[in-house]
Amino acid sequence: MKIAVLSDGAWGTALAMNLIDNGHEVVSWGPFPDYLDEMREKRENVRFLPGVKLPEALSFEADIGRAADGAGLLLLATPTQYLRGVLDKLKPHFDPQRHLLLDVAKGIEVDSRLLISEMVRQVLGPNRYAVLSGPSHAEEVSRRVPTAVVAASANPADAELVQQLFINDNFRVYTGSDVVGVELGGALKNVMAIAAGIIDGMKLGDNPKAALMTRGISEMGRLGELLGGKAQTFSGLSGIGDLIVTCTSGHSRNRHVGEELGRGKRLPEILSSMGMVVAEGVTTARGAYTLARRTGAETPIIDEIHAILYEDRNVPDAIRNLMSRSAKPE
Ligand SMILES: NC(=O)c1ccc[n+]([C@@H]2O[C@H](COP(=O)([O-])OP(=O)(O)OC[C@H]3O[C@@H](n4cnc5c(N)ncnc54)[C@H](O)[C@@H]3O)[C@@H](O)[C@H]2O)c1
Ligand SMILES: O=P(O)(O)OC[C@H](O)CO
Repeated sequence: MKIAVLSDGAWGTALAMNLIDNGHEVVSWGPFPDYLDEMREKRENVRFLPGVKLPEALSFEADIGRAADGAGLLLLATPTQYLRGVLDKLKPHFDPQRHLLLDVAKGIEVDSRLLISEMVRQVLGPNRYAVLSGPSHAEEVSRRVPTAVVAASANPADAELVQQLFINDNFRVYTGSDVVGVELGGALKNVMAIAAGIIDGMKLGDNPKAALMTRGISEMGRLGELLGGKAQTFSGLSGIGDLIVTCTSGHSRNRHVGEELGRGKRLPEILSSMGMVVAEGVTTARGAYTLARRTGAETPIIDEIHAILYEDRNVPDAIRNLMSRSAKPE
């Protein structure tokens, strides 16, 4: 099958490599034509996935219409806050019968507070849609490290199609139907990873990290259920699985942001040192905070991370707030 990867970031590139391993024809589109030329010449994604040799079979296309033409699958791998702009460009070329959309980004759109499936429906209208998510750092997938993820779609045949396109001995794909639960697991764990990074940056120890992850998944499930996800999904790869990897991995950009905050750096300084590399949890914290208020969900960790990022709350005060909440049953 021809597959168009709509992003030139780390994750789109790693998934493109996996699809090429499986014998598919893959074209990579990105928003900066000069950077596509650089990748074509160097056979390396120097800015987002350095040190990984790109397969000769991976082609690059600066025109989104030509990239989508003849493709059966459109991989949405653009960071959430830029995705609407990419969907607007795609719209004139989008064929709802022919194109299956596969979201692999993890976030909540800040301005609209929409999940990615909701944003896609708003821009492109009725469509075939699936989401692929789980504990999967691009640095490891591109090096063919054994990885397991879930592909969820409201249409079981589309979830199975995604499974068949991606699955191989290094990349195990389960199917599911809870699109909202899978999307929320991937988005909310990034906020928890910022909290985990803060604990690491402050060298607080192992107890608080375990407590954070355990109470974090409980909070994610509580909010997720109120937003229409299934509780069980949060015990799976896209929930607890992704929470574990993002809260513990040296590759995580979200955990890195937290670590720098825990060391006392300011958010603008941290983000500018990351260049164009995206930590979705920073913006998702805003979306999640509003959605929690709308649903009435109790989300103490999200609230404190939101306050640290956007209300100038200092970190020791945030920890004190969490530890001095009223006593309650687990
Ligand atoms: N990196 C991973 O290991 C990984 C794994 C799973 C999911 N994800 C998710 O995939 C999504 C993409 O992350 P990534 O790691 O590939 O990104 P990245 O940080 O590697 O790259 C940033 C991307 O943003 C794009 N960009 C910058 N400005 C833009 C603009 N104005 N318009 C459109 N695009 C613009 C860049 O071209 C680049 O593709 C995120 O939602 C992330 O959470 C990442
Ligand atoms: O590097 P992060 O923090 O964006 O996390 C990447 C993936 O979502 C891990 O599954």
